[in-house]
Amino acid sequence: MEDLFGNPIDDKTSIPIFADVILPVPIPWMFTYMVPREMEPIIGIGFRVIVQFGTRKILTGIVGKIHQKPPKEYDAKPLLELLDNQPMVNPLQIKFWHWIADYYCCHIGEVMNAALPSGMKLNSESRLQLNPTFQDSGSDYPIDEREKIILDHLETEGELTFEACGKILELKSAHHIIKSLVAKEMVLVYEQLKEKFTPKIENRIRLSALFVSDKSALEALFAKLESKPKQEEIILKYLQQVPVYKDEKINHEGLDKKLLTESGISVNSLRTLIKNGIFEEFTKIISRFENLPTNPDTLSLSPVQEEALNQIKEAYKEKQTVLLHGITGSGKTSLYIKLVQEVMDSGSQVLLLLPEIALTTQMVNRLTKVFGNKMGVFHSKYSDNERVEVWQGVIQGRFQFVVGVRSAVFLPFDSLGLIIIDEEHETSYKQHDPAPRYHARDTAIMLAYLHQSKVLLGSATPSFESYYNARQKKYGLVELNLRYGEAQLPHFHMADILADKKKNLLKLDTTRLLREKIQEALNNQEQVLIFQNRRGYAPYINCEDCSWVLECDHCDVSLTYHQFGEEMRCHYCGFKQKVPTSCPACGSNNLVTVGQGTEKIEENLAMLFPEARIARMDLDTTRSKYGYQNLLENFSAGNVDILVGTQMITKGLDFGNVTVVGIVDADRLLYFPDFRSGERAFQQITQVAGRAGRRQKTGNVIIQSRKPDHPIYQSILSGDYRNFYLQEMGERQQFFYPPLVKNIKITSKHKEFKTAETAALHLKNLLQAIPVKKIILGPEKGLIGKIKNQYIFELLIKLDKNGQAPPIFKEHLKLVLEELAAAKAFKSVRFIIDVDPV
Ligand SMILES: Nc1ncnc2c1ncn2[C@@H]1O[C@H](COP(=O)(O)OP(=O)(O)OP(=O)(O)O)[C@@H](O)[C@H]1O
Ligand SMILES: [Zn+2]
Repeated sequence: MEDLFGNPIDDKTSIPIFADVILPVPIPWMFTYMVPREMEPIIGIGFRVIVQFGTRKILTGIVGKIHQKPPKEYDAKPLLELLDNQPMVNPLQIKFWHWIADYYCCHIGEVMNAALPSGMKLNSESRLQLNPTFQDSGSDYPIDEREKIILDHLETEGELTFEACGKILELKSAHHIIKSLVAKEMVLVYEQLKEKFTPKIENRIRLSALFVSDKSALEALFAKLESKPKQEEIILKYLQQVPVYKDEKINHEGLDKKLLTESGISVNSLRTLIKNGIFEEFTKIISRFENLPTNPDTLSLSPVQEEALNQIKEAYKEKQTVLLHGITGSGKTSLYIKLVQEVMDSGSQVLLLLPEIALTTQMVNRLTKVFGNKMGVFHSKYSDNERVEVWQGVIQGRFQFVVGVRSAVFLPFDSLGLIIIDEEHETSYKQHDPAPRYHARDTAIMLAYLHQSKVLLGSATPSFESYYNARQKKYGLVELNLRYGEAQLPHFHMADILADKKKNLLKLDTTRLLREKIQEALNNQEQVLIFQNRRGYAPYINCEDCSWVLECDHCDVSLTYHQFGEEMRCHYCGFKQKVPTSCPACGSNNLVTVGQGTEKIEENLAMLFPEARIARMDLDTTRSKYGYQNLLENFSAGNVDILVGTQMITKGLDFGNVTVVGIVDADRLLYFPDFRSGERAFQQITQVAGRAGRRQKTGNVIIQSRKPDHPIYQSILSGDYRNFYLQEMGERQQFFYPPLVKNIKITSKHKEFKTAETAALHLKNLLQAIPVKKIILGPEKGLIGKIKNQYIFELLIKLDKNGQAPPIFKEHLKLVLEELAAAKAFKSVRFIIDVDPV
């Protein structure tokens, strides 16, 4: 080891360096390791390292801090290996992780787990395989002794775990050898549980070098092939696509073999050409993301949109965050596009968050047309490989703009200029399980603060949290109250279910008004959306004689009847069983289905409108990777007249031909026992209604209800969000609900009813002693008292959101939980902390 001037350093006198490493273990702190001398010049925050944890475990972690303080309680072990030549995570991200762990009361290792795509969290269970291209065509790189041993083993065994590699070579960790093999493109690494890495491979062909460098050779070839017109044709086709006589270099890339075989040439002749060495075949790994040309946008804003855009920019002079409250169909996306373009032109990065389901098709297509391959897409239905590719694309600067779901907040941005959160009211932005139980909107605002960047929240029905902040002048507020172009907001109609029933006008649970409007649309070749927030056929089956209801064996809920597959299913734990033919309680055969899910509605509509083409969109019909996309494309192409669906059909869809929206059972949305049920009902009904009449023709929305006079319907019909907000806030003020207070929910779970309850009670007592002003409600049995055989009790803590109460409370909460974890009686109880539950 030498110093800057080439003088030898005396190892004994120089000060050792330590690294605090974030590890994927449920322990709330980082672990200190000694940095070996040879790593000192390279290592820094955000590097991935391999360490020994305990006596046997080898883990991958991320360096969170570098310092010179040796740990007091233990001797620091040395880091085993450094995995990368550059940091995978930047210091801002580490800060961000710490903030999330503190705010949401979880461990930093849990945040890391959520943040990193699993392909980056190598562990001793990670595996490697031979790279197919290496297997085919070898490599020019030299191979050393130990690498050869691993390659030989892979040849015979197909795959090896990292641990096995270490054993074969008699090393504690073989990561550096694996790393070298990966760099030489000889092996591929993947996670055991995930799919094997299957690079997208294209078979290509090119002319043998001889015919490219020597024109006379090509001429001679044509002469020779005169009697073989099919082979001649293939060469001509090739030259048409790859004119090598103009530029020799292009031959190297060759041509996708598929393009030739699909153009009707003789496959046999091609095979002969390859066999005779005239063409050569080779493979190429191609990116999973298509290379789309950037189409410089010609989008021009309407005068009102232009005005709103200016107001947003004006507000940014003072505020970090602006709420764009723009009605459905007002063209919020157009504003986003303009802003994204401006920020990208200034050289900064942009993140656009979308709720899970809205991401797949329409929005991405629209944005792709504008931003082409500068835009990365980060989706949870993507494979891990694709996610790693986006991660690296952000580090390398390939993606300056990313559109993604919740977890995209964890991407390695280093200079964000703007974060847009579309449909910011969506509850799917909140992660429920596992920890960190974070809200993507709120964490994104923190992330923006760390980058000193701007935030735009967009919604037609803002969350009360955001609207409150806007009214408090914490955020800027910009309104867009006109639909784009000639489009008008739809007409609303209440359809009284009970009145129709009395007059015998109700057919298959469908009111006369809804039937008439659907028929009208069908006659005009227009499309219809029917909304019911319940999948399956019927929520439960019931014995008419003794009123027995079939419940889940493991949860406190009734089993839903699914006609498809003829089974009863639990929507909480996935439990399934056959449909009983008689009542197990009284033996009667009078079993009936009660209520209606999307399956049944689809069936009813098929009977009412036999000529219509009907499709259904819910969790059951969209499980595959492209299920949702395919359904929407079908609908968009006009192959479906009526689309029945759950809240999936409400999110941001923009179909010009939809003129009728029906809400089958609106009351269901109102009577959910939660203080937010009013807010949610307003949001859901307004959103789904907003899918109607988005072009020239004005749409109709039919709301079926047993209580059409309920005041909330009046608010929705009038479209007066502000007035509705003020009314509801009156109640929230009176009963101390968010956004006026901060909520923390703590759940205790245990397989014994009594233990779960006692643990919650005990916890409550300990929490009462925390010296901040608070209200603690409960313990109360969960809304569903048992899930997956675990009994559930809940405590709700309300804190003054201003001032120091929340951080002090959380600080004490940590200690209290540590104390409880040590108590024998509650050892096996799980406590789940949910900050800002939604
Ligand atoms: N400036 C514009 N030029 C051309 N078309 C526009 C423009 N603004 C909006 N549109 C069109 O108007 C329709 C509605 O716009 P958009 O989908 O962005 O509305 P939105 O505000 O996101 O509505 P929602 O909240 O219902 O999702 C789209 O078809 C869009 O292409
Ligand atoms: Zn269950």
